[in-house]
Amino acid sequence: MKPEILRVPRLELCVEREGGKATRRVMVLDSDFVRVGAHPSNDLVLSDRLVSRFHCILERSGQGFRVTDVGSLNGIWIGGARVRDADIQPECVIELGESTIRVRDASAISETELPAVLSFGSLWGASLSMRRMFHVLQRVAQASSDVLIEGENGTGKELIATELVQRSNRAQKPLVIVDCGAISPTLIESELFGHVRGSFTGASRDRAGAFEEADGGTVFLDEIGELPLEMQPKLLRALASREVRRVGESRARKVDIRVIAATNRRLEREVNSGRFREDLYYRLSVVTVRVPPLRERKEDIPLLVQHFLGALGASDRSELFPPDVMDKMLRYDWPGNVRELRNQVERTVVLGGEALLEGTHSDGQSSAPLEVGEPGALDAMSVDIERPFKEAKEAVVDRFEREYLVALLGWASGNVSRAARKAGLDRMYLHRLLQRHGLRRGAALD
Ligand SMILES: Nc1ncnc2c1ncn2[C@@H]1O[C@H](COP(=O)(O)OP(=O)(O)OP(=O)(O)O)[C@@H](O)[C@H]1O
Repeated sequence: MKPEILRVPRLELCVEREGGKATRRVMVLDSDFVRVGAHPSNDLVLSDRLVSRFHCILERSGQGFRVTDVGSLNGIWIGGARVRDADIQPECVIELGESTIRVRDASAISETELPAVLSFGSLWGASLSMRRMFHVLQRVAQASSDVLIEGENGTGKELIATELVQRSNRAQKPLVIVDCGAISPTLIESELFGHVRGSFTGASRDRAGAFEEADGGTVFLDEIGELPLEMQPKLLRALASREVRRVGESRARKVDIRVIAATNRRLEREVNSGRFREDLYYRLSVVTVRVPPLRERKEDIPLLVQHFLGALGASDRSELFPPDVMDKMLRYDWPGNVRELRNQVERTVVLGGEALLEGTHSDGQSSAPLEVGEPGALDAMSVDIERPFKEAKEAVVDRFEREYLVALLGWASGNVSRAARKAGLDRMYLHRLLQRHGLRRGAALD
């Protein structure tokens, strides 16, 4: 297919003062993303004792640009006010530590050649940011390097990992998924590296971990930002040496694996706050793919709706999304991202027009999607005294749990972390409950 020439706005970053001294260094913001800080691994390195290792990020956002503080000690300042994140315009002056960056229009526009495609396997997107990402993914897929995927929940990180694997020379080999956020800290080492019999209570037999099971293939470490701090050096060692040691065993075993990690956190922020090791972050972030949230690429919504209708065998039902409904959807912020949109399309196909964004206000600004589950179903609870008290109580609790979980998951658009926060439950416990009720498959729990 013939590539298409796209016009992309560019910014020029001019460092006018660095560590208190006047200077003039110019950098053009041509990529989607520039990391600024004192550490040499940043794209723009500032030699300033008041600038944090990872201080802020400048990124393309929609048609403009945004600056975001990633937990720096001394903050970023624009026009005398401290800002956490701000949309920026040419001639804006950003102060950090004893340094000043002036943002200029780099004769505005550059031309970029992008393949004229709206998908990468089962990932769809028409926005400039997604098409640029597809372009990056093409190249990443061919490489054998480890990859870090960053993006909010529901933006498609797992889908990206799967697509990368399918295009790699490891496609026919195992893909083992580990959800680092769903495994208790005491079990994570054994989950990743395996254990030998008797190495801890409950270890009744030798067991290979994810790295050994994936030998020759790929390990997908989901929610890597949740990995306990004490486990991080062990993972770093395994990544560097491509060797693992089962818990309770001193022998090292060679493994041939590619690691794809994903996180919904800004890992720079986690490093600044001491929750994530700097050395592991460098090791993982050599190749980083960032997936923008849906609210920053709303032009993808009509295409995604069409795609999900097609996937549901309802391509001819686009009348369910007339212009006024689509307009509402374009104004809504989609906190659950593409997953929430897919669920919304599914509900609409099943329930018809009345399912549409009932949770949104007329201005479309809401994060409360449609309630799921029949309200009041438990109100009509009948007491069966023919059954022993214990058994009858268990039956009621069981029914209550199931209805609660279905409604909760619906509210959170299937996002377990969000659901756990809402319900005030431990995420691991929620995973177990969901498994018990058959509401979630395959969580990596021991
Ligand atoms: N660009 C896209 N095109 C088509 N479907 C998508 C896209 N992005 C996400 N989806 C769909 O949205 C759902 C959520 O995607 P996925 O599980 O990959 O997200 P995630 O970022 O890994 O979420 P989490 O962080 O909560 O695990 C999936 O059903 C996936 O198919």
